[in-house]
Amino acid sequence: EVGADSRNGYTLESVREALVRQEDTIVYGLIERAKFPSNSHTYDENYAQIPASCGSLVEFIVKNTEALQAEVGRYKNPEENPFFPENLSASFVPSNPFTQFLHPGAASININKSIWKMYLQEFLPLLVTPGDDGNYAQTAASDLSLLQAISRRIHYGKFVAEVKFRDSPQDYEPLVRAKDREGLMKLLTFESVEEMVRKRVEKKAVVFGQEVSLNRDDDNNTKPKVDPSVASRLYQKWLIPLTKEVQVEYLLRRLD
Ligand SMILES: C=C(O[C@@H]1C=C(C(=O)O)C=C[C@H]1O)C(=O)O
Repeated sequence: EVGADSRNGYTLESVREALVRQEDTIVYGLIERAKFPSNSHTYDENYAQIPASCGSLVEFIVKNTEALQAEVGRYKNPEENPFFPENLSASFVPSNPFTQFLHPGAASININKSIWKMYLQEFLPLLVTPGDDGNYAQTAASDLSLLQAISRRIHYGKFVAEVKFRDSPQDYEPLVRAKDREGLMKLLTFESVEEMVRKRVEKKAVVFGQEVSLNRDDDNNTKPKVDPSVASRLYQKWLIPLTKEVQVEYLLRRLD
């Protein structure tokens, strides 16, 4: 697994490093989606006339890609959570023995339904410019990879919570037993880390989103490929709070 430390399994340091690396994937995903205009037909249930299916093009692409990837074992990895779990068949690939690091209660946490809604209804309008270039399949494909990256980041809270719990069970256990959500939220929050994350993501959007040219004078004069403030807003408003929400949900199940 990405966040696994070779000797000790996961550590707070290794899970934080994994989250930093996932920022790259997310920022590139933003750039790829922002390449296309809104292309609203992609999301319109009445536009796509898919045989034997009702739903939008993006739903069709995500459902079917997940079904295909499930067959080759994507969801054997506890870091991955499907958007349409109802829809999946078993993997026919021999499975890689992933270390059982999480408490079994982790499997019951999947907040992709709210991630889906947030992404389509609230976030996309901030990211893309209105318009239609007819590339609906490409648009849906870029939504799929960005959604998967966002979902992985948010559900990584399970791993963060487990390392935090193991590092100080004496602090977490009483709050878990008391089902004290607020207390847990306070204990697992590190404001300074969150601020660093937001600033770094903004900087990554600036750096990854600039035009690279061999003529030095041309650099930095072009429009960024993604608005850096949209990238940091995504983290501030949704990714960080939802990662923490997953951490609380996980901890509440930790002693079951
Ligand atoms: C992920 C962590 O837990 C919390 C959530 C953070 C995030 O989502 O980026 C950052 C700091 C913490 O408040 C962490 O401690 O690294």
